[in-house]
Amino acid sequence: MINGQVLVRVPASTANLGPGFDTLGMALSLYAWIEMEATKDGETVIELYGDGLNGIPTNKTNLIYKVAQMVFEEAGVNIPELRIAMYSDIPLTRGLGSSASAIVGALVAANALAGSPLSEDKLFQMASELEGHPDNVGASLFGGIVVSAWDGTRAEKVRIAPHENLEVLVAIPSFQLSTEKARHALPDKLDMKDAVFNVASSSLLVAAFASGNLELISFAMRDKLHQPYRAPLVPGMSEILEQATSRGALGVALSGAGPTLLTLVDRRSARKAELEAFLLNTLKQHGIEAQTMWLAPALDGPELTTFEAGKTVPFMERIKGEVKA
Ligand SMILES: Nc1ncnc2c1ncn2[C@@H]1O[C@H](COP(=O)(O)OP(=O)(O)OP(=O)(O)O)[C@@H](O)[C@H]1O
Ligand SMILES: N[C@@H](CCO)C(=O)O
Repeated sequence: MINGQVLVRVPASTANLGPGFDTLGMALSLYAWIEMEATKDGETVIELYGDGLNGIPTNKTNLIYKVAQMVFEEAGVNIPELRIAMYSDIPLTRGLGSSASAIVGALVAANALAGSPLSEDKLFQMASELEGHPDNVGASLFGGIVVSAWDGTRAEKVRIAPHENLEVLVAIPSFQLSTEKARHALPDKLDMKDAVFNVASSSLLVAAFASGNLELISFAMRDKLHQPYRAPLVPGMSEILEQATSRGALGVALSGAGPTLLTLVDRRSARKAELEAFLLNTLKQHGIEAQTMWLAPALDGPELTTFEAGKTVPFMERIKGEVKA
């Protein structure tokens, strides 16, 4: 174990990007910070900062604590008690990968604390298994656009560098929608035509991202596999999916399991204000309060800093100036 503190900044992520259900992910310029150190008095302390983590447990049932213990066990190191501090700008349970950011942050911090015995690939395998699908965790771990496949045993991925003019506008409803609930809305069986539609769309979308062909995004970013079934859970979503590209978006999708709606935008577009107003007004007409955020694809995964033991700068001082809120 290293004798000091580690601080990890992890990006949020959007999953699916429309047709790439459980497969496509993109890291976003919205972050969570986790600080970790082994305690000497055998006590575990979990400190949560800001209002964004309300309701998250501060005992040993905390996801970050549990994931860290898994790393120590996997690495075969003595399992220490921990001081964990966390602050997050990523809203919980809104489809922006909060659980994936917590899992990835805990894996990277605990691995660093143990002297980095586990490879990045091993962390990706553990993260995919913990989250149940690799799209959010892949994006948070590798940054950029990540195309991933998981067969239940092994996850593989290819990272694509996002086009420099790609910008992201999200509309985040004020209500929460858990991934579990949004997955329960999905059917057990699909029509062959819909499956073919999604294979075509997702393949074309990946090719469009890889070749930097922004014009193809609106055609390719369409889905018949999960969004139609999830639309009743997000009032206004169908209208936004149908109309956002005629209001200035390059493409539009439900972000992850929702309820956030995500649009891709050419950063040179003159129609940004029109698009933002359209998203907010449409949700409002359906009785949904929402907040918009202009984001960029995050190019990098976790950013790790280590501090020597004994230098006790307060956690919020360390990350001050970086937080969005
Ligand atoms: N920092 C954290 N510490 C502990 N638990 C967390 C943390 N962040 C998220 N979680 C857990 O993850 C849950 C949210 O996960 P969920 O998969 O439903 O949504 P999401 O990850 O925000 O969105 P999506 O997966 O659709 O992108 C929270 O309700 C909480 O239980
Ligand atoms: N691919 C996942 C992302 C949410 O965790 C889903 O849509 O259910």
